[in-house]
Amino acid sequence: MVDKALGGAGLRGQVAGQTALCTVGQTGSGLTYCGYDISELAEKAQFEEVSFLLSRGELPTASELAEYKAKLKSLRGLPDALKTVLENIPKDAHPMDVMRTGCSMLGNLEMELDFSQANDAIDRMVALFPSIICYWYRFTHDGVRIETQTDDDSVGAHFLNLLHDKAPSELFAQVMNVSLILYAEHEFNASTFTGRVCASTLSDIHSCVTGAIGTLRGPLHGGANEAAMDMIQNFTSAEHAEQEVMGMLERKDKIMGFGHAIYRESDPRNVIIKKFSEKLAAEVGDDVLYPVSVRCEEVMWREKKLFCNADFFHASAYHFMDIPTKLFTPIFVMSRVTGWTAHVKEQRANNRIIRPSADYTGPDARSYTPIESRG
Ligand SMILES: CC(=O)SCCNC(=O)CCNC(=O)[C@H](O)C(C)(C)COP(=O)(O)OP(=O)(O)OC[C@H]1O[C@@H](n2cnc3c(N)ncnc32)[C@H](O)[C@@H]1OP(=O)(O)O
Ligand SMILES: O=C([O-])CC(=O)C(=O)O
Repeated sequence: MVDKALGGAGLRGQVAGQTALCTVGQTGSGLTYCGYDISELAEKAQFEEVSFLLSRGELPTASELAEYKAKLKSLRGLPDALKTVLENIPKDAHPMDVMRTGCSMLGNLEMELDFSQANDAIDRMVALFPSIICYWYRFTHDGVRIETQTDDDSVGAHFLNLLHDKAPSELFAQVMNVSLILYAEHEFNASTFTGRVCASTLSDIHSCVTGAIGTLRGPLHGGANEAAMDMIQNFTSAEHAEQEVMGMLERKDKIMGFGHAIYRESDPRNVIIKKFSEKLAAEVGDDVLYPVSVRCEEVMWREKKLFCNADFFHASAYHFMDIPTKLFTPIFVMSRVTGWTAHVKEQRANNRIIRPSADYTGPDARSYTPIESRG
């Protein structure tokens, strides 16, 4: 018999290893990276400082940051063989599949030959992921081969510049920076755990990240920002949103962008991205999507005590910055690659192959029936 407490419990509450990278849902505000509170990082830091912190263990000094950012800038160019692969992925492919293929192809072209090269491979992925997705998107949608080796100051500005073919406004660059910080790391979430399992076999770092991208793609995880957008764009007013959400709850539908496996009362990232969604709504003159989103939040809390997770207000925020919905989850990849790879290094540093056991629920032992005797 299937035991729901085992098969249906998703390993919830079980400690599956140790990490010095992140706390989720513990005391204080609920989310810290290497001891730093997420709200302080989002308010004061550049994403590149956070990326450096995760890969090197400490925040950079001013000169280390300058050197690190210069290195990232120098790594934005795509190898020709990767361009060819991207040009051959169809326009209607899902951008998360493009990211997965792009990462895997990079592993073929620039193999991590030994683990001492991990930081070089990580820096290359952080620098190149915006180039990968934007090169494919602009080639297949606009028919242009863009130059990805640009001089933008940050990963976020680089992405928006490649996508829109113009430097972003100060507010858009700031929102991208905050968004990348919020998504960077989250302990043993499903995609990170995938990466750690892969790392525990002593596989290469591109395989770990490729697997993690595939795991992040699902709508119960990173894909929820796209799924939330697909939902809210159908609502024409706050009242309409309330009516529809009530109907969905009655039908026991999942409302994407709500709930969390670990947090019980709120996701500390939500209040931060929500504030920027409101700011962006004012900037672009929106009077539908933001009120619709707020009403969804109110109804979900009133009816189910379910709160917005990091993904929900990211949907409207990205939409206000004119980012196509299908590119929402790839932005998550551009950020989370920093957390994934930090976990890969941590796993390698104290490794034992991850191999839990299963409780067998199949038939009792039986003897083999020759094929001609099977009815
Ligand atoms: C960055 C991220 O990955 S954040 C997560 C992004 N994912 C989403 O937004 C998808 C929607 N949310 C969900 O599916 C879930 O809340 C998850 C996957 C995030 C967490 O799943 P779980 O840990 O199983 O949730 P939890 O145990 O808190 O669920 C409690 C109850 O609330 C329900 N519930 C949880 N989230 C939702 C939701 N978004 N909509 C409707 N009902 C929900 C569950 O179905 C469950 O009901 P049940 O007891 O009748 O089965
Ligand atoms: O921790 C989780 O399960 C999901 C999540 O919020 C994340 O990965 O950012």
